Amino acid sequence: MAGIEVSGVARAFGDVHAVRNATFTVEPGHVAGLIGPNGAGKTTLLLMLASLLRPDAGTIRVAGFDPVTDPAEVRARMGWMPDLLGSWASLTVREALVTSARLYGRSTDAARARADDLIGLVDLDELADRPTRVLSRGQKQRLSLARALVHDPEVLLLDEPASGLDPVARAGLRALVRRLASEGRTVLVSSHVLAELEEMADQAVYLSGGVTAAADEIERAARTARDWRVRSLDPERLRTALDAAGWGEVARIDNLGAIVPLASEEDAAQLIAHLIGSGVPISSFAPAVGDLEHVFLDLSRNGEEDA
Ligand SMILES: Nc1ncnc2c1ncn2[C@@H]1O[C@H](COP(=O)(O)OP(=O)(O)OP(=O)(O)O)[C@@H](O)[C@H]1O
Repeated sequence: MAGIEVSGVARAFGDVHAVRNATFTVEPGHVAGLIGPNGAGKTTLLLMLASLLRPDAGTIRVAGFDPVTDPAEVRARMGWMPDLLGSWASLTVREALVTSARLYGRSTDAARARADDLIGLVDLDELADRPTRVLSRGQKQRLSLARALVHDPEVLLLDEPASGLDPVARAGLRALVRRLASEGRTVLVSSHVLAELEEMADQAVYLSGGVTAAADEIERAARTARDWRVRSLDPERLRTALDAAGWGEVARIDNLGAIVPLASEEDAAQLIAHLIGSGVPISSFAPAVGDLEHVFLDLSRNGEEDA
């Protein structure tokens, strides 16, 4: 299998153990979200995958190659979008992309054609002939994504790609990432916006304190009680019905309605049936956080307790 394979990877900076034990795989055609609190080691891990930083221990394969012993093979097959674009400020958007394509060995004509395609793909047509220094943060992000795609890589590493993007550009990014995966590429994308990852990722890699969570930990976290938000046109009646059914003690009432921790979807189904049966006019009933956020919060809570 090509894709991404990481096993027992560690990297320290002096006495800071940024990544201590990372193990996961992402298969071709899949999008994996890389999730973790600030300082968890996400960027350090991505830099090692991108062959820009050497691991102290463990093994990495990107598109089947080892970034330590075969960095050129990895770079030929991997596109890297850093969290901040270091750009050639005086070049125009088009020149920056043509130069990148030339650096990957394309002829001048092929590089120009590729730059044109990418400018259209990331919607920078109107800015194509402006110097990159005038771009806004979100526009720079789009240029950075285009640059990561310049050599048509089979593995994409995206570090916070949505930061600075407006809602329309974010939707465009999600669609583009899904399309790239449907063409058989492997994508690893770090983000703090979990609702967004929810919509584009097939799997999640949780990193905390430099260690990836094991499958059984993730399963356990996914099964713990989660908060559901209940909204009603008649909050008073909602409160009375929750009390009557014995949920009053655990429910948290606020000005939007109530938040009730429920152990399973079955409990959720029972509660909504009860509320409607009691004549409460329910206007919305849904998990308060998405699946990824629920697991992330539970793992973080447990990590803190263990610490
Ligand atoms: N070059 C470096 N020298 C020393 N310490 C570093 C270096 N790079 C990262 N670190 C430390 O390693 C840890 C992990 O940093 P990293 O940037 O990988 O985290 P992150 O998960 O990407 O964080 P964030 O979500 O805030 O971007 C942090 O404690 C950071 O201070």
